Amino acid sequence: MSSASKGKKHRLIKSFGFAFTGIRTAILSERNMKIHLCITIIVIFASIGLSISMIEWLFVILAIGGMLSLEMLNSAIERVVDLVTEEYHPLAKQGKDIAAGAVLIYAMMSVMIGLIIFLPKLFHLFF
Ligand SMILES: Nc1ncnc2c1ncn2[C@@H]1O[C@H](COP(=O)(O)OP(=O)(O)OP(=O)(O)O)[C@@H](O)[C@H]1O
Repeated sequence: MSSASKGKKHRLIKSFGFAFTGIRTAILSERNMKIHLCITIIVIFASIGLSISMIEWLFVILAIGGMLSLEMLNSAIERVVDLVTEEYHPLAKQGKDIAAGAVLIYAMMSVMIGLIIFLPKLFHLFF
């Protein structure tokens, strides 16, 4: 292997390392991430327990993955805004509020997906 491609591989491994550090930091420092992870575990167990279909799994995976990723992006935006200014600034407020709004939209979509998939199954189970 040439030293150029060795260097590229090393950089790639380092980037993965940074990404995993980011995930770890978000989980350890963000309360919302801990809540999302708890919900994720419950949803995965419910999905297995209720034997959801392949297509339903795809939607569940999209909802979970999208939610966790978006929550992390929101946290990243909050940190960058705090880095730029600790003073009150209307643009800082807009930046944080818009990012929070994006999370809220995806969370509502995820809840809708969850209701569509799980409600009929739970109804069948109990009635
Ligand atoms: N520098 C600032 N200038 C103006 N408004 C700000 C600023 N920092 C925060 N805010 C406002 O205060 C709200 C709360 O900010 P904060 O940084 O505590 O985020 P949060 O939404 O509470 O985050 P968390 O997810 O950590 O609970 C923001 O959504 C924004 O409306």
